[in-house]
Amino acid sequence: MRSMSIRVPGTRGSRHAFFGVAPQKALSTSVAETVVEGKLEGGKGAQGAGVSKGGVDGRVRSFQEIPHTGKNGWVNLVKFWRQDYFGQLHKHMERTFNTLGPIYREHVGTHKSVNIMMPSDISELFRSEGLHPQRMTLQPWATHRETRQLSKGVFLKNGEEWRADRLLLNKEVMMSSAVKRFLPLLDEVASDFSRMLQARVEREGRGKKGKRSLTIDPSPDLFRFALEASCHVLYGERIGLFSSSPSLESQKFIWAVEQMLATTPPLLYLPHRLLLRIGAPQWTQHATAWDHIFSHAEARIQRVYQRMSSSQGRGAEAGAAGGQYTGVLSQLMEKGQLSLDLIKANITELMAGGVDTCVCVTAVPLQFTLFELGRNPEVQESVRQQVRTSWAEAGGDPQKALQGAPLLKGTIKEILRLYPVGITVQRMPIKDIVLQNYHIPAGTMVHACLYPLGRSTEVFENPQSFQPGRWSNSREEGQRAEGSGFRSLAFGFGARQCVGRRIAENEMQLLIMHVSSSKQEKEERKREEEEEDEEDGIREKGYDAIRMERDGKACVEL
Ligand code: HEM
Repeated sequence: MRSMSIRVPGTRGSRHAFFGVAPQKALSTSVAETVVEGKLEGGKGAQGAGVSKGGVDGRVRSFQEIPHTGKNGWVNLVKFWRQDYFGQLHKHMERTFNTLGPIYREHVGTHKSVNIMMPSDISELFRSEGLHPQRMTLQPWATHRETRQLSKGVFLKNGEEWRADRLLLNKEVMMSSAVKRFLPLLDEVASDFSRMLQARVEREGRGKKGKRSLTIDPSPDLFRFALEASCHVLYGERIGLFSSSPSLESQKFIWAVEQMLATTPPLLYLPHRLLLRIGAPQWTQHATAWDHIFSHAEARIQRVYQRMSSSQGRGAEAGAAGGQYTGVLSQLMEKGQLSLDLIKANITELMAGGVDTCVCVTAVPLQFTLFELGRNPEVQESVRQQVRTSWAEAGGDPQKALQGAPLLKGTIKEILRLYPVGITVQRMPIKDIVLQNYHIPAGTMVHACLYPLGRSTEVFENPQSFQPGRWSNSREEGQRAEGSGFRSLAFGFGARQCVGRRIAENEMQLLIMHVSSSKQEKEERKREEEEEDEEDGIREKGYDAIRMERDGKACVEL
């Protein structure tokens, strides 16, 4: 039996800091100031789960009374850097909640927020988000668009402008009709990836044929998978990242995305407009990376435009040349409801600006999935059994196969509970609300902190354990009925939730499905080949199991 060992990193550096602000170490509790009496509009049910820290005899406490982590934002920022909290933001949030209770205020550099973690508070926050929900703006990105006079996409827009673009994008990437169209493209990439891994073990693995083993760090491969899959759906083109020598253009694009992501966190907390004015290297590197990402999108748009012109010349429909779906970009261009500038802005954001979302966020949860399946062989076996049965019954239809394997969906949900990629989901309520019996004025930036939520014993039974089945059992359903359903928020919520959610979920599920079912696929082939191979004693096998090795590596056996 061959095996491929996969080194899986710890949680450090595995999630991005863009959705959150940093708690800091020197904690202080606030001194009571004004107590706002009486009920506030929208405050119904705000006290929910968790212990109310303030409020006596139904009185609502003032905003100033919310426990906080230090009033001076610049002092906090320095402490933050000194203690290297940027890399462990989720842990610091968890510690701060443990110390200060289920709500606290934070001021770091130029950023102020209120942080919460209980589902009942989160539900109250989302009930007050209004028709045009507003998140924390990633100012360095917005400034890049403004200084280069480029249009913004949905990620950076707000208000009616955001809503108009978003409704059009939903039709192309969120609605089930759209999922049906792009699923075969994702399936093709996932299947190629699985084959590429098998070939690699064959080629580079150690040991006897039929028992090869290979140890690799899967992150670059998973990153390439995520990028290849997203490009295929968005541009309808394969960019060839699985080949042994990816094109220079693709390599430059990957470099630019990495550079843009790496230079974002420091600029978030610093006065980046000042850095821009003085031509500081942090700003120049950030803007240059974005310029490159935009020119990559421009080149793709030109190519799709040429392809469309030539296929229209031949009388074919652009978005579905010869009945075949050719990607989101073609669809948007063909429909012509968005200007070319807006298409470019939105496609660029979907591609790279879907934040460290789009391209690499699916790679990180996939890595953790391999890790958890590796150290939970029983769970792995249940997932595998379900996938195999479903795959066999689906007759090659990937959508049917996914629908028949709810444990696969539960696996991804469970991974994102334990290892959320975005640290927080933020909203600015459009009216005053009451959270944990504190008054929160309209327009306050409130962060729902996903890591402490996912690991809370008040919210999840045995939260440290990996149980994909918890999302389908009746007890969890019962909890939802009681109104505490705001527990799975990795993709955000409501009208402003992640627009790439369907792409990401299906991309991840298909990859795990192909890795798990390749044994079953190959078994069919094996049966045919066995007779021939018997003479040579060669026996082919697919992936057999993902297991943990003694040194903490996840290992895919073939
Ligand atoms: C595991 C994968 C992913 C996770 C966990 C994730 C998470 C998120 C979260 C938490 C938000 C904010 C939602 C809110 O405020 O309610 C978001 C927004 C967004 N994501 Fe994702 N994302 C993922 C994959 C993707 C992919 C693959 C794309 C692009 C194809 C993408 C594009 C975007 C865009 C454009 C927005 C802004 C939407 C808007 O403001 O209307 N994401 N994502």
